[in-house]
Parts: sequence; C-alpha cells; structure tokens
Amino acid sequence: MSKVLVSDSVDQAGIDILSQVAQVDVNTKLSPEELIKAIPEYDALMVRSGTKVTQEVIEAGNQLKIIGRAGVGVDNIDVPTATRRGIVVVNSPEGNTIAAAEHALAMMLSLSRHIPDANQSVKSGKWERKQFIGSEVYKKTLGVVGLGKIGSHVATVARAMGMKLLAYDPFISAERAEQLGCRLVDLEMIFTEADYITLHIPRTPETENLINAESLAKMKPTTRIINCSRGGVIDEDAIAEAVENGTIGGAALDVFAEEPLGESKLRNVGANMVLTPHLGASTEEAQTNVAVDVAEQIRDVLLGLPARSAVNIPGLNPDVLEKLRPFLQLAETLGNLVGQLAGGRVEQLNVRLQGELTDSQSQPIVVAALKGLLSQALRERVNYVNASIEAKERGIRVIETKDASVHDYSGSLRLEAIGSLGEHSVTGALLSDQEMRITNVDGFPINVPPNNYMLFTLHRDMPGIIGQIGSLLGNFNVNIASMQVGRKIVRGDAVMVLSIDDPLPEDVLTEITKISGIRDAYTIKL
Ligand SMILES: NC(=O)C1=CN([C@@H]2O[C@H](COP(=O)(O)OP(=O)(O)OC[C@H]3O[C@@H](n4cnc5c(N)ncnc54)[C@H](O)[C@@H]3O)[C@@H](O)[C@H]2O)C=CC1
Ligand SMILES: O=C(O)C(=O)COP(=O)(O)O
Repeated sequence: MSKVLVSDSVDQAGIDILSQVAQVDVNTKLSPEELIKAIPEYDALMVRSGTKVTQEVIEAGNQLKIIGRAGVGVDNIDVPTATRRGIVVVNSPEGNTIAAAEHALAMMLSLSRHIPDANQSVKSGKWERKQFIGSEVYKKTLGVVGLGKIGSHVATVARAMGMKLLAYDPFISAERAEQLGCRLVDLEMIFTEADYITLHIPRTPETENLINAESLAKMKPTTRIINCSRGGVIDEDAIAEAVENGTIGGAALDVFAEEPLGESKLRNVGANMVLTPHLGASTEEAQTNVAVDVAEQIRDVLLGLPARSAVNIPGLNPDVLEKLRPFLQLAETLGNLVGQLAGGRVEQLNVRLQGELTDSQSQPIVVAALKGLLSQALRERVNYVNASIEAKERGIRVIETKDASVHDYSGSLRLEAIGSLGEHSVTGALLSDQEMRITNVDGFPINVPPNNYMLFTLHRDMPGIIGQIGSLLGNFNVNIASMQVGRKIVRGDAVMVLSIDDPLPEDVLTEITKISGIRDAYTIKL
C-alpha cells in the first residue's frame, strides 16, 4: 500500500480521501532533519506553507511521486528539483481565493477603523473614542497590484463598496481590467494616487521588495498598504519606519519574508500597523476546499491517473488532457518506436502535427513523444513532468511543425528522429474507434496496429524474402501474428512489419540480417 506523509495541518476531509488508497501519516512537528530522515519511505507528501520542501528533502524522497500543496503558493517547494526528478507538484489554485480576498478586505477595513487597537483598548478597561476616528473607503482609490484570482475578487467587492479602482499587472489585458472596473496603470501611478494599495502577487525576482523606502516615499501620508500575498514583496524594515514616521498612513500585513515572524521592527510599531500570522487561507471553507482538491489529486496520481492542477506539467490541464488523451498515447507509442528504430543517440526530433491534429495544442503531444523516445533509456524514470528537461539535458533538439494540408485519417502525427546512427521516421493516426495505426515507416506506407513485439525490416522487394523470414522465425518457434509489406515501387526498396507473439531472440535477428536482400532489421518492444 502507498504511504502519504502529511506534514502540515490539513482538513480531515483530505485525510479521509487519502486513506481510501494509502496509509496516511500525519506529523506536523517534524524538524527539517527529521523530515529528510522520514521521507524515503513515502510515495507522496502533502504540505501547506509551513513545511520547507527543499532540494535535500526531495532528493531524499526516492519513492516520491507527488508533492501536494494544500493551497496556492508553491514557493516553499523546490519545484525545479521535483521536476528534474519526475515528481508531480500539484496545488489548489482556487480553493482559497475567496478566503484570501476576504482577509485582505478585512485587513483594509480593520486598518481604516482601527479595529484591532480599539478592541485592545476596550479589553484593557478603557473607553477611548476620539483617538480611534477612522476613515471611509467609499470613494477612495484602491490600487490593486496583481489582478489574478484573488486581486480580481478584491476588486469586485471593493467596487461594490464604492471605491475607485486602479490596477497594475503586466500580464493582464486592459479589457480584463476594464471588465472588473479597474483602470490599468503603471506602478508609479498606483504609488502616487492610491489611498489604499493591496498586493496580490507571487514572490518572484521582479516582485522582491517591490514596496521599499523609495516607493514608500512617493506615497501620500494617508496611504494604507495591505499585503496578504507573499512576504518578501515588501521591505519590512522600510515599511515599519514609514508607518512609524507617518510617511504613509498604515499597513496591514498577513505574510512575512521569514515565517514564523521572528524579532522584527514590525512588532514594535504602535498604531496603524495590523499584523496577522498568515491567516489568509484560514477559513473552514477554504481549508476543506484545498484539502479535498489536493488529496483527490494525490489519490489519482497514486492510482496512476493524471493530476488536474500540476504546476510542473505545462499545458496539461484536465480539458486538454481529456481531448488529447488518445493522441498522447499515439505520440508516446510513436516516440518509443522511432527511438528504437534510431538506435543510438538521438540529436533531433522533428514532430509534425498533420491534418485535423493541427488544431490541437502541440506542447503536450511533443512532451508525450519525448516521453516515448526516452523510455528505452530511462524506463519509468521518465514521465510527463521531466520528459522535456531530460531531453534538453541530453541535447535533443525538438522542432515542431504543423501541416494542415495532409488529409489522411482525422489527423496524423509524424515523428522523425535524427541521430548518431542515421534518420528514421514514423507516422501514426487514430481510426474512428480511437484505435492506433502506424501508417508510415521511413517513407513507406503501411497500416498496422502497434504490437508489444514487432520486427521491422528494410529490404529489396524481390521474390523469396518473405518466405525466408517466415521459415526462419518458424525454425526458432516465433509465432507471427500479422505481417505487412510497404513499398513505393515494385522491386524497389520495401519495409516489412511483423507483429510477433514473443520477443525475438538476438541470434534470430543476426540470421535475418544475413538473408540476401535484407538491408536492415530491427526488433521493437512497445
Ligand atoms: N495569505 C494567504 O494565506 C494566501 C496568499 N496567497 C498568495 O496570494 C498571491 C496571489 O494569488 P492568486 O491570486 O491565487 O494568484 P494568481 O496567479 O491568480 O494571480 C497573481 C497575479 O499576479 C500577477 N503578477 C505576476 N507578477 C507580477 C508583477 N511583477 N507585478 C504585478 N503583477 C504581477 C500575475 O499576472 C497574476 O495575475 C500568491 O502569491 C499566493 O501565494 C494565496 C492564498 C492565500
Ligand atoms: O495558499 C497560499 O498560497 C497560502 O499562502 C496559504 O498558506 P497556508 O496553507 O495557510 O499555510
């Protein structure tokens, strides 16, 4: 039975799903060293933001197939290392969107109305009203930095509260911003015009310390900043000083460069600084959503099924997968076949989508072809996650083309491998019942279904050859399931494709190549 380690606190609904297919161990108190020691026996790891899934952890996890992040941000997971090792990383892209957006809005209102400080004051026995005079958000300008899922919901609600909206997001169109009632502007404009600035961006080299002493100095003395996205996008010392000095009006922060927050100037700022311990996703609803979403994906992957929100399988979302699945199988089979025909080191793989297949997204098909191509060398170590990286590391150049003018079947796929031992090409298609057919090998038209064991020969089209191969195989007790010859001209070159019931012994292949007229012979295992 598979084993799953859950190393951060996740909702029981997720544990229940995992328990259907695996032994689930929940241990939320592991030190980094203990995690490295424990991980080798696990097939899957489920975390939130607390566990640091470092290179060391991933490399120690030699059984790991999947790492599930019960939330959005995967910055606590070394995704490149996971990818290189063929480990799927999944998250829950939408499970906590509303929770994080509502927390940002709650932080904005808490800050404007001094709710945390007023609460503290009443609880300490006082009745202070004058010093807690707040300000309204109505008709104020909110600058949304990062107009993705969470930023969009914040914008929608803020608009309903009567706020004017500016947005900065270099990857969002002006039309999308307009739909949300936001004016897309540059960052400078947000810094100088906004009364409130809310951040909803990932932590990347571009967003690191986006809010710093210089940008804070451009803001109005009343501007309030809310960060429920990621620590590190604000220079914490600079914002502590800016609030303390009155350079800006206040800040409400849920996330910090280092978590848990240690010794920090932020803790010492008296008024107008609201701090929460990374609570953005901490609602009952969000925790159920993310735990179920990620547990289902871990369960599926452990059962050999694809994950729906893998962050390291580009372009393979569930819709694409469903539509392309038969073609992905075809691409993998053809990749495997052309890799075996090519024999030695492949330097270039040409992938051509033909006919109706040209309407499809090519990237997953290319990945599937590479997975097939590399499967002889890497066996089960290669998968959809690492096929592209493994190919790149082996120096395999991939050239994709599309040719809509080919009208065979309902779309076909041609792969050509150029390698140290020469060039080979195969073409394949799907019949109306989704059955695979190999329709061309090295330019010779054929029509055969792929088979576990196959024999391909390149020979001169002349009488007697087929008979000789047939009796040779008979002598070695190899049963032929089907046989087909493809040729372009009579008595020219031809290919013969035999499907056989058993693997072909090596010495039979040597005997076949000795037959006069046989140029080459290849045994194939699919
Ligand atoms: N505090 C908490 O508990 C939670 C925090 N988060 C964090 O909130 C952030 C946003 O999450 P989602 O909205 O789900 O992600 P998303 O991917 O839907 O949106 C992020 C947006 O940021 C934009 N962006 C990227 N680089 C940018 C840059 N340099 N400048 C401006 N915009 C940029 C992207 O184009 C995208 O539209 C993430 O960092 C996530 O980890 C998410 C959930 C809970
Ligand atoms: O989903 C995210 O990106 C979050 O930041 C939520 O973090 P958490 O799962 O609450 O530790």
